[in-house]
Amino acid sequence: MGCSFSGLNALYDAVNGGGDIWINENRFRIVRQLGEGGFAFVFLVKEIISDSSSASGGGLAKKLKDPSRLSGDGTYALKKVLIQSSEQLELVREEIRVSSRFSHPNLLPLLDHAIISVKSSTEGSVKHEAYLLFPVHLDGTLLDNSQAMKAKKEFFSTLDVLEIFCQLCAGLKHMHSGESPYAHNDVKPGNVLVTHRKGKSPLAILMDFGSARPARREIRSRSEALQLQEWASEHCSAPFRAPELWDCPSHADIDERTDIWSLGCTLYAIMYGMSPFEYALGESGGSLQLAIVNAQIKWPAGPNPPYPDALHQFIKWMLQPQAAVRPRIDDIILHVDKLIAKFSTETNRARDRR
Ligand SMILES: Nc1ncnc2c1ncn2[C@@H]1O[C@H](COP(=O)(O)OP(=O)(O)OP(=O)(O)O)[C@@H](O)[C@H]1O
Repeated sequence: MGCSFSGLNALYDAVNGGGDIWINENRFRIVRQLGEGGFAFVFLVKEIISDSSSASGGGLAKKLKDPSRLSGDGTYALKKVLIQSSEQLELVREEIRVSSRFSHPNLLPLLDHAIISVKSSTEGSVKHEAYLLFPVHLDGTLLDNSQAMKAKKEFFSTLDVLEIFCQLCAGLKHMHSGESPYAHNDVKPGNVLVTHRKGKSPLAILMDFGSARPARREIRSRSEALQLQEWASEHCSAPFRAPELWDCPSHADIDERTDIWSLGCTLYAIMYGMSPFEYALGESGGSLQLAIVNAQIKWPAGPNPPYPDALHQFIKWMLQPQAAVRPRIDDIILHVDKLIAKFSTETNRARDRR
């Protein structure tokens, strides 16, 4: 959809009073809040289609290339970002640019957006607000789901773990491929939307491209290394952050394998509900950074029967502190496909025996 930054593109419908929001030529009404981020609120909204625009074929769904990803009832997720500075404005513009680069069933698409100027009545200064429109997934994130399951002492089956993980890999492969690979930089359960499906493993969709950047960076001095560490401390969630982003050498070739580290932590979190290094935060004198740079994983008592050792070995393979020997996304996909084949055969055999 269009990319325009004029104040006319998204504005509260003051005349109709209902707090409706226009994004370009489409009008939305807030139903309820879905979530909250650092400087953002995410709302469930419903498109309001007037009789006249309906008669002329109106409605956002009709204008989209792939309406199959929508909820079908005119509802969407609307992210409102409060912008306090020119740096934040640039970050949102970057998020919009990056989100528009990708089109994949396991990556959340940006359907439309607008940035408006808002004049502060008290200070007289001009601030900005950004509105980003996405398909809505009401079953929450992997983090919400695994926390709810943990509370009930429930676990995903081995096959569901692998199927969810496999979909994340497919989305990431799309980002890591091509002439200029992108790293997501914030792969974690809180950035994966899941949708439960009858008789099938949950659908998993990676979102939040606010930290995604070209993956390859040549670090050639101490100051470049420190700059990268500082950038990572703001953009990459600590429990899922790769060792080279905590303690970057003055001469290093950083690449998309930072995401593979986060992917390994995410696989562990799908199984056990937290990052493999989060335990360090609860230990007196424990250091998350030390646990990560030394790859000190702790395996909790899992479900009964526990997850197969092959999954633990798979995680260890991804969590290699030396990025140069860490596998790439294609290696990971080959391996997860093999594991899915092995465990679905075993599941089928067990079913046949019953
Ligand atoms: N498309 C969606 N459908 C349903 N819920 C959503 C959707 N997008 C976001 N949410 C909800 O809103 C929350 C915040 O969204 P998001 O992670 O995009 O915000 P953020 O400001 O980038 O967050 P953070 O500061 O954690 O990076 C999510 O955790 C999720 O609960």
